Amino acid sequence: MSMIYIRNAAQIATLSGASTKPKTGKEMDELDLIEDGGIVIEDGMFTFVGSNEDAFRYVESHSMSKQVLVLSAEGKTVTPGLIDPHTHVVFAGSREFELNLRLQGAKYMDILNAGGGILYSTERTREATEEQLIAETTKRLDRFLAYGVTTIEAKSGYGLRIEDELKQLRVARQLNAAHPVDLVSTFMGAHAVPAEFKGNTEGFVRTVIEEMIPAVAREELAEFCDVFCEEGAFTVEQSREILVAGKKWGLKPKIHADEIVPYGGAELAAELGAVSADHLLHASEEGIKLMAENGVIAVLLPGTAFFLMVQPAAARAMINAGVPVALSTDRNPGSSPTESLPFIMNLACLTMKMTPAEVLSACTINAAHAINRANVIGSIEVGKQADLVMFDAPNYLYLQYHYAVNLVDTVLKKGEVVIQNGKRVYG
Ligand SMILES: N=CN[C@@H](CCC(=O)O)C(=O)O
Ligand SMILES: [Zn+2]
Repeated sequence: MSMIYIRNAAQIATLSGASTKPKTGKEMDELDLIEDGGIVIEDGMFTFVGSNEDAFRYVESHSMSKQVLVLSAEGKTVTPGLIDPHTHVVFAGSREFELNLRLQGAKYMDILNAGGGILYSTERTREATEEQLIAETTKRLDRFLAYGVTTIEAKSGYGLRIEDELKQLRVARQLNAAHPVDLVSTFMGAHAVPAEFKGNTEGFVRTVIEEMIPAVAREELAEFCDVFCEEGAFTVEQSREILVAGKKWGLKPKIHADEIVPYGGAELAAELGAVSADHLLHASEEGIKLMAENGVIAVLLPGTAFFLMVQPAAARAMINAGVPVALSTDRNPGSSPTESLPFIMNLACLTMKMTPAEVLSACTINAAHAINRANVIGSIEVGKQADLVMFDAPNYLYLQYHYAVNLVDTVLKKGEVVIQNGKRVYG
């Protein structure tokens, strides 16, 4: 039985008090800060969080015969482990050549409709073995962890036929067991219409509903079901049918909504009581209002807008309307090839005018809600799993000020030190 005592943190952003409901409106600006703080961890859980003085006393009276590992957080800011609630991290290959096409004016959907984009990544992923996918994805998870990200959601959607969708999800499950980063899986068979169903989207929708969803659910390979509800991908009606079928099999709905054109995705998310609607660059005012009324979390992806060179989502309007906002990298091979959630946080602040406090709420407790894990992670509170990041920063504001550099000093996952002095110390 060991104990970890984190002493003299310049600032701890605990994000406490929002484990039952995501933060909305002004709550997103409140971090529950502790100056000169101390944290105690026992058996992988937080057992004391407060002033350093009180933490020291707790250690003195509770350590008994336990070994105590003391970590100095002097001059550092401590936050919950960062959470990324929207990734397509399991895939093979890369698409750097698309950048030149896009710089010459090609649009994201034109590349897809010409058989590239998601369909190019599908070919590479179908060709790859589970071992190859594990090797490629492990590198991405290592980078996530180096940036302070301790939990991610991971979607399928580059298989687009049953055996390869299952392959992607099995890889995510294996990595969840093997890597310090936790993965929460989402089935996204309706990511694009594969070449063999070209001109027969309806036929593909039937395959997703009648074959893929039951197979995924029977093997308990996913918790969520997602659909690319977009002009040129799946209509609102098709998306509804798929998500309702997913619900029947116990998969909670998520939606890629209103990314390229206004399409009614936000409204559909509200109608179905989706856990989240993601992207939302072109969400209607009515859609935003309905999301707020139905408690649908907006997962915003400013890195995708940045990389596709378009205007980001209206985060301020959503927060003002009472929609809980979370942020994500959208890690994928085409529209957002980055694992740097801290840089996405910088973009959220600088391009969507979210405050540094709102940004931190969006990448911790609200992100935890977006993957149904807020009872376990997302804040530094007694009884929660000890996932945390120590940043080389005197306060949380500094994270959005010293931008585009990696300020991560130390990362703890389930009470284990996995990054120390910015270097990996696991496996
Ligand atoms: N928009 C749809 N899906 C992904 C991109 C996937 C890809 O381009 O490979 C997204 O969320 O941005
Ligand atoms: Zn996505």
